[in-house]
Amino acid sequence: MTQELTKKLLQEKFPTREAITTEIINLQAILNLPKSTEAFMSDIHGEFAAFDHVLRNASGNIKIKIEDLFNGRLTSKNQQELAFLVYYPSQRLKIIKKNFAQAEDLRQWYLDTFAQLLELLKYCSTKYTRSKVRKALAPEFVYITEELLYGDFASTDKQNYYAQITTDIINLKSADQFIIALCHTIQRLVVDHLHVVGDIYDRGPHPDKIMDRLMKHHSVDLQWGNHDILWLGAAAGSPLCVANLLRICARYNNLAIVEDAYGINLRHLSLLAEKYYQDNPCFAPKLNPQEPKPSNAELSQINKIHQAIAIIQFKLEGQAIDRRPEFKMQDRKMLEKLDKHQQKITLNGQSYPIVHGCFQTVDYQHPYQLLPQEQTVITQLTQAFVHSDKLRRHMDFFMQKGSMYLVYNNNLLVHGCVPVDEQGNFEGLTINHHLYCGKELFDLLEDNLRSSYADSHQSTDLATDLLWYLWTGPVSPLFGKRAMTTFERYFIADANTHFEKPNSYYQLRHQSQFITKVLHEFGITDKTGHLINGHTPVKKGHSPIMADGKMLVIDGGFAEAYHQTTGIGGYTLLYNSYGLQLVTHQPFTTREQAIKQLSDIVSTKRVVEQEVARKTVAETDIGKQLKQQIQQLEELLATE
Ligand SMILES: O=P(O)(O)OC[C@H]1O[C@](O)(COP(=O)(O)O)[C@@H](O)[C@@H]1O
Ligand SMILES: [Mn+2]
Repeated sequence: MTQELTKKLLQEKFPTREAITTEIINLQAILNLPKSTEAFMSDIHGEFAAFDHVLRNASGNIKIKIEDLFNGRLTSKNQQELAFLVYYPSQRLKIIKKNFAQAEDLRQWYLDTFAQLLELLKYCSTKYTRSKVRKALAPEFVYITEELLYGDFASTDKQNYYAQITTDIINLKSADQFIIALCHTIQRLVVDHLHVVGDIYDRGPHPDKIMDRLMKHHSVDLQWGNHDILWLGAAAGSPLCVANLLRICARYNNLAIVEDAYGINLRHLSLLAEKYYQDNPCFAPKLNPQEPKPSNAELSQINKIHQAIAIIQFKLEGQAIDRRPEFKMQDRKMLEKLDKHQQKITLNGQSYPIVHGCFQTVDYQHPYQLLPQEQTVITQLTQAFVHSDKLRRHMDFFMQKGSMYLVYNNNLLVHGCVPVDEQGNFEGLTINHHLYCGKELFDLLEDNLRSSYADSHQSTDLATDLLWYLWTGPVSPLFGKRAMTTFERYFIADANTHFEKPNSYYQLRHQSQFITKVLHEFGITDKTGHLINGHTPVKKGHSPIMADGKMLVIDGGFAEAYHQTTGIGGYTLLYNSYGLQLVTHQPFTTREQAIKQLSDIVSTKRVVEQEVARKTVAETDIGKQLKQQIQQLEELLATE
């Protein structure tokens, strides 16, 4: 916007000296408020209930606020009761109300609870302007809540007035509604902004519900994870992404997401699978012990679909690698390494027996050629993904709020890694004779992703192929490993062939000098900067804090299948005016159990960094914008 235009708009908005001065005073006041709380999560992997729980308990922050406020006044059991009322107000109200035989006792409980919730709300809103708090209140209770929140209870007249308001709320049968509204406001104010550092999709059953919930969130940004790319790629018309995501859905017994949530018909794939495949133990789906077990017929159908789509994937991969020599993935053309009888495979000069092969549609002479039926099925499926309205809505949101990386309040957020060689030099991808590495690599990949998404008719152009590269390419910042050994994991028993060599980044990220270099590359020169990654579950006995606290790994550990490796649920991060805090979560069981037994999954909280002085809004990115606005207003005042 030109300076002239900005000035004109400001003049229209603030037509008098008084209006300008008032606005300057307002903005200055905001700059001095404490920095609001950011929360970071990652690797949610379709686990809606656990994710929803962490949102409701604000990464454990609500419990801490209750402790701060009520220690010495409420027992820890009563604090826990109050916390769960705030997390799950409607459900907890149903349970609590059953405890009261006498109407009078329930009335007393309402009065006590109003007082506790209002006190808590007041405590949680001290960081915000009144106008911001107002926006977070339920419209039907704004007036009443403000009266009760900012009222002066000292004088008797006033006390009577407030008593009348609370009595009316109960008598008019609005008490439950009022409590629910207060609880939602508290949930909302405790975390001001949420970052999701990738991998919302795959493995767990309800990524669509997570997206719906995020779309209603008051303030969120997303960094794309490698699994999310498969779904973005599917909506962008990439058959390779479609094949990969369907394979993973079959592997985790999650095809319902595709059929029921996104309305994509799998009948033709199923017919193809029935025609060519038999049950194969290598393709039995991983079952979630908490979900009902599918029937044998269903298991057999999923098993065959799993094989059919895996073979389509391996064929399409061979074609893409031939089409894109610049991806340098020739060694991942697997089907041509099979012997004539498809019983053995030669990798790096060594021969391995094939176990449970299912290559009946693979022609030894032309291994990457799809059968006409396979071609029809994958083309139709890709069209179905492109045309799914619900998927488009979710992916539009992903495009709007998402990015390959984000620089926010001096922190760099990236799902996987910044690819480097062993010496720590940025590694890259050469496209049209230009080597893209470091930040330039991220920008190249994001530009291509956006153009591919905007044109879903193309299925084999460079931009669409780069989407698949992001999933599995040797220098993909979202994947971070040399190769994805999916083929070996299905068909070769020798576990040595399953190893996926991580990028040197994962060694080097323990060194603070290296992290400083990476942060510089992305324009963060302030010493207080951090790099925040998701993607790699933190194994038992390993620390998520590296490089003198500059590097933090916050794999949320939501994925059920990974609990064995981590021993805990995972980590989330909070960044408030006092500094950064890492929150450890225990594995979540079920929503019902949490609500009934008041079982919270937050266990400990480790202070990563403590600010010497409390951080104010002035020191944040928003603060920078506000200072700019103040300067413009001051200039306007000078010309008045
Ligand atoms: O646990 P699964 O389903 O076998 O998946 C293993 C595959 O997932 C990956 O780890 C990628 O997924 P993540 O982003 O969750 O790590 C691949 O590197 C690996 O081949
Ligand atoms: Mn990942």
